[in-house]
Amino acid sequence: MTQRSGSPKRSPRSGTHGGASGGAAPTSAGGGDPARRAAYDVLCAVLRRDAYANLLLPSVLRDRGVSGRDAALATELTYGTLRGQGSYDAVLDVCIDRSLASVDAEVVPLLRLGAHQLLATKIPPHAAVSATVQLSRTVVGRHRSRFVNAVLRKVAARDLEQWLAVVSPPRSEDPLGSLAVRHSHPRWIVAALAEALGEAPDGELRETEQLLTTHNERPLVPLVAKPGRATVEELSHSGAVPAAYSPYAAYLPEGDPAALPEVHQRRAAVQDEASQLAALAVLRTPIEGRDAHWLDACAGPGGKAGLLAGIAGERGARLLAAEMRPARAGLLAGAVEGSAGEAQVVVADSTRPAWRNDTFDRVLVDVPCSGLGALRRRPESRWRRTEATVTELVPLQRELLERALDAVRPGGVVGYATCSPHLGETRGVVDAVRGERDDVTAVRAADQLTGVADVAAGEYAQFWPHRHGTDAIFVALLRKH
Ligand SMILES: C[S@@+](CC[C@H](N)C(=O)[O-])C[C@H]1O[C@@H](n2cnc3c(N)ncnc32)[C@H](O)[C@@H]1O
Repeated sequence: MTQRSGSPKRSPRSGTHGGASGGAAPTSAGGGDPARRAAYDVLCAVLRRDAYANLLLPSVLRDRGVSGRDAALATELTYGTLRGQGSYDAVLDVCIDRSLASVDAEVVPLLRLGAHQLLATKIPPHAAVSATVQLSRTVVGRHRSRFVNAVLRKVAARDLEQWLAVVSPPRSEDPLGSLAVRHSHPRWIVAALAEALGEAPDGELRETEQLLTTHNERPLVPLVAKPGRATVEELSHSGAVPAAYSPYAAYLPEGDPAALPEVHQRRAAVQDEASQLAALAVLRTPIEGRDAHWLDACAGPGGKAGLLAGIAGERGARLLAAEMRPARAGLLAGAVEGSAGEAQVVVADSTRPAWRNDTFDRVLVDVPCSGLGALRRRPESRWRRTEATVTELVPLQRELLERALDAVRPGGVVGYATCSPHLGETRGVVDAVRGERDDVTAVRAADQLTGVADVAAGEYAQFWPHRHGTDAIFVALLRKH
């Protein structure tokens, strides 16, 4: 529903824009400014259709033939605006005479896009305002572009630090609230991350702040060289830098990973290094006796299954990769295709397994989770998740771990993994399941991750972006007896 845009508040005080110095000048109006137009269209789709920026933006750029500097600017504006949204919204709320929530859904992305350029880029303020207003004329009409102009002029009156001093609560009074506004995260996520890091919510929250800062930085692209099909050495000849922890990982400092021949030929893929290590930890855990039947119980879209299937070839094992959603099972089939080992893909519900109990020597159960561990790479996801996202998933996570423990043979190992550090879906799930069974002991996960500093979370392992440069992946290793 379209609503009136409202009018801007009077500027609290005028000042200079400290963040602006040089940088790209805009081209012309919306149609002649492909970078801002692409960013705007993607931001609208994220807001109104729950689109994923990292999937939509590349296709928008490709379809419109946007490349080079324009593509780089569109990417920076899209991701930067989504990452900074919490801080920008707090500023915009002060600059409008009513709440930002009541402003038209077509206009809000323009205000955020303008605020991002003004507060966090080197684009000169006059250029940021005029280019955004020109775009506004094209996409929402002259009348509403005047509103955008007036609000952005208010925003331009201060730089980001000055604004944050106005709109964030004092750190001494409300540490969580202050970090939430300053680092643009929902408060409940800041609280959950602090808890997982073991920091008191009313304390200094130094490490939590480091983590939040990392979430707002552009991550390097992590690659996996699929075992038996590509090597890290090959990837490094293509410009990637070998990773510190996973023998299969390398980081691409810049450029499009799809342009690498190894990725194009599907001998390598984009995969987080800690995701690789979660799968490797399951394979490194010593077991006695047979080591031939492996199960990946939640395998789609196949990142970890691709790695497991490759190593299965080297170790003479067979992988069964199960995924409930047919479309994701299709991606999974593509991920294991051509791997050195024998891998079978099944569309199956792993809470009602089609396999007998006590069957597998190793089981990985990489459960559906809130994804709070991948906030760097999915800039909009922090605004989509709620605390209910976490609590609603817990029964399924417990059920999947229970059935994985049933599926493994006595003496075998189960690896429980999440792409989330939230205690409710990590330690909470594993401890609860262990509390109900007398046939399980934990294997110290950090011992299977030698060389990775500060990864132990008691008997379990927790990777962190600010410590390891990876996603915040959690791993627990459980042996059945
Ligand atoms: C975190 S993702 C797994 C990611 C995957 N291991 C990888 O590395 O690419 C969880 C997957 O579990 C699937 N899933 C959810 N419930 C399931 C169930 N009951 N049985 C099997 N798969 C399920 C989801 O569709 C999703 O693809």
